[in-house]
Amino acid sequence: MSAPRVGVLALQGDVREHVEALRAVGAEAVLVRRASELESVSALVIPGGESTVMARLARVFGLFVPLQQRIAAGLPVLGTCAGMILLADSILDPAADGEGVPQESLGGLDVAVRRNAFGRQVESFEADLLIAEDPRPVRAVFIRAPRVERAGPGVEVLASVGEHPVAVRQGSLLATAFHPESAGELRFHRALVAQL
Ligand SMILES: NC(=O)CC[C@H](N)C(=O)O
Repeated sequence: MSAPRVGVLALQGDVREHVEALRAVGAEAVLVRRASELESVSALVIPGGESTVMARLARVFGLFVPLQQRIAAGLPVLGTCAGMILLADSILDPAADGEGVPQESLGGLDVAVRRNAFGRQVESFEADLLIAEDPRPVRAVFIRAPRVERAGPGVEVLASVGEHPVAVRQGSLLATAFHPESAGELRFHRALVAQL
């Protein structure tokens, strides 16, 4: 059997680390910058970076609507950090609260996430988290990370920091507020590819 083709949305962010993680779990990694590339993959990683920039570039590259359509049609997707924000149906942004236009997301995941949720003092930190049913903790690297503030009934919480979910799954969508790829953590990529 040939290796599954898994895309990495390559508009901005930590694309290379995800390409390496996908190769390490036996997938063929494909950079996705245009709709034809998106069509050629059977799963997708949306990396960490800056969600506002990624959303804007997705519009510029004609990818925004095709991404929404494939996600709605059941494409398996792993979103990390900014990728989690882009998958969320609703985005709460401390900078934009009470004013302005809400930030646009692709949606698909029935959660509300707050951007940059861990405050200024601890913009970046690492933590060992237990993931549902797995005795080995995950080394989680949080970089100006979001967290889930509301999760719908169909959302399975895989890990939390305090009361706040930071890794979730709903159907074919997996999302982490942290960066598994920068700690050499491969379980999420493996879980993505296992769906194929
Ligand atoms: N490491 C990250 O992906 C940070 C996410 C970023 N703070 C955003 O809002 O998009």
